[in-house]
Amino acid sequence: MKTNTPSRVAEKRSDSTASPQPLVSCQNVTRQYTRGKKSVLRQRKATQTVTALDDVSLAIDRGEFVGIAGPSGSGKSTLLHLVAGLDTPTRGLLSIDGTDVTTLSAKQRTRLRLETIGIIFQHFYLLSALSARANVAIPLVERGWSKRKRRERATTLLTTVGLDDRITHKPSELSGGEQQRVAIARALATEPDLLIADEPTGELDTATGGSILDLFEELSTDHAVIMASHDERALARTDRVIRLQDGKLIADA
Ligand SMILES: Nc1ncnc2c1ncn2[C@@H]1O[C@H](COP(=O)(O)OP(=O)(O)OP(=O)(O)O)[C@@H](O)[C@H]1O
Repeated sequence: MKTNTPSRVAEKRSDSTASPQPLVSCQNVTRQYTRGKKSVLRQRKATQTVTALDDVSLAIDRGEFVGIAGPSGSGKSTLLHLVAGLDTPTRGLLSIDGTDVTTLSAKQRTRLRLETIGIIFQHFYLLSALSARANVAIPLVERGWSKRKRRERATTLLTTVGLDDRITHKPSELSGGEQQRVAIARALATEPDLLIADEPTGELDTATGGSILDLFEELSTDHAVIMASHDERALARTDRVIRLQDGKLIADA
């Protein structure tokens, strides 16, 4: 288990680019979903409200590696979607990098994501027809980078994640751990401050998952890394674990 004394976290925080406000701030955030259900008896639509997140407050700084834990249905993915700017709260305040996300249009949130956030999904979502390098370069197309610059940056990132000898391989020619590394390199392409990972080691064997966690630990020196996981061994590698139950934050330590 990684021993993260408060001083280690403080040391990491002071190493990173100091910011007057936390990178992510949730204040009394609630997210409710409304499900429609046709009532046969009343011949009209009944609705059911699910409170997926209930009055959650937290702050995350650059230089932190934060775990999100909780049983299935406790609200982990809902929280990740909110801090990724993919969704907005029903109530409460949510700011990312000092920007109040609740006031942004969908287009403005997309821009914020492109500039600030890298997302790593459990199932990688790599394009099978493209090489590792071309997959990593995709976010840079949106940025309008030239092909030559995109290739250079993608090559550098693949080298950073230890895949310099797999640059022209297609996803089908890579192991699960290597594909996850390509997904991480792609998430880093736009130099985001915040990396968000949903069950990143769920499908990997212990050794490969461990090397992905090593990489996250290294990246958390100058990024904030938020990782949802069911795996207590993976959570033990983080600086702090936020635990959810029935949408409520029950521990943050
Ligand atoms: N789009 C949606 N519409 C309606 N209800 C939803 C929606 N998304 C999530 N929920 C509900 O909100 C609650 C929290 O779901 P969430 O996916 O955030 O949990 P989770 O902790 O990520 O679960 P898991 O570990 O199984 O992925 C659940 O009761 C779920 O059924």
